[in-house]
Amino acid sequence: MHGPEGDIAEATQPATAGADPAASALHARLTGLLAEVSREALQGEDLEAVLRRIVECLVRNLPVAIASIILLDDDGQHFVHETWAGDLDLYPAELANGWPISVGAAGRCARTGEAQRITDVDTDPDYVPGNTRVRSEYLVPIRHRARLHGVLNIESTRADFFDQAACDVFDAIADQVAGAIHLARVVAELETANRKLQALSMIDGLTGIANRRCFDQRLASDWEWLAAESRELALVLIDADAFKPLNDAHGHLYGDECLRELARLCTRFADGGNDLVARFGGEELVLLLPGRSLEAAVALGEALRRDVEAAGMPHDASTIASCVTVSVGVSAVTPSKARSPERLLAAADRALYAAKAQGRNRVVAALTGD
Ligand SMILES: Nc1nc2c(ncn2[C@@H]2O[C@H](COP(=O)(O)OP(=O)(O)OP(=O)(O)O)[C@@H](O)[C@H]2O)c(=O)[nH]1
Repeated sequence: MHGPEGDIAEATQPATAGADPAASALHARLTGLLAEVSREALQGEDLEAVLRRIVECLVRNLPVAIASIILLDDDGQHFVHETWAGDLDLYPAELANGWPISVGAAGRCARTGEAQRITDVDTDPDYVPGNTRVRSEYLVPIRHRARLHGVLNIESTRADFFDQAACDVFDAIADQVAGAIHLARVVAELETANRKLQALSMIDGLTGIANRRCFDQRLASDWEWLAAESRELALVLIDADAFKPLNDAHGHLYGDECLRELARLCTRFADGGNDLVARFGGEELVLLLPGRSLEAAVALGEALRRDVEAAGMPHDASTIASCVTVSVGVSAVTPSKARSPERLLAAADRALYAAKAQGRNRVVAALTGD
């Protein structure tokens, strides 16, 4: 069944007079194995793949019928994951979905936090058979600092396999596995934190919509995408009217509240996964509308302008209306690699300037060819 059991004597040459050659060969093999496991543990790649290679390595190189690494949940009360190699011909069904540490010799190892050397599995009250030929078992806690990650389980067909030297090596292997698990968890936590930071770095703190950095990135990527497909990209620039007088008359906090409401109203016009609403800066918001024509974007801008007026946010200091209003500049272009997206922005900005100049609370489209 396990080649190495037969190989050991064969691979052995009497190294030193008086030494047991089989034992020397086995210990040399254990030392080599530890080096191999250490290398694996430092890979820092996919944890499951690393654990699998470690247990396979144990079964391949030693008189071991079953080797497994059993991981605990965060509370340390249930085994929730097992990576194993070898001949498991009596796989107990109830172990398939995890089991509590009150069960089995592995559970005893986790409960006590102590290594368990079982020299005769037939007499151990907690042993759960996985292979009828197994005679002895060694279980080691996998611990990194104070945290118990799980148990390293090794089952041998030889009753005398787990001598002190072998156990010392398995203890060291469990330490390596603990390091590998810790490394993988730190990497996973860092990746999650990075993803969160990345998402946060794209959001405007006041309004909760995308910020300017996010808008700039999307404008560049949408530009490339639509240039390749020869489709239009429209941009709607929205600027609150008389916002300085609003702040002066009602206070900055009220101004903030109005900006949040404006952002919420704009968000209702962003359709599907491709449109983007962003805070362009100060009291200016922007809608980026891939695939939309100038006419469609102007209609959207007009509907938005009306909605802002209908929201009736009081503005006592406005000369335009008794409520908050917006001026809107709209542009659209079919991107090309030869042109820069700045052109689209500049056109919308000029249109917005015209809307302000014409009396505010209105939508102006950029001139064709602008
Ligand atoms: N409350 C608040 N005000 C802001 C924020 N960002 C920019 N502002 C204010 O928005 C005002 C913009 O003023 P201006 O650029 O003079 O424009 P305006 O008064 O809106 O006049 P027009 O745009 O010409 O109609 C400034 O007073 C800024 O302080 C913000 O996050 N919160």
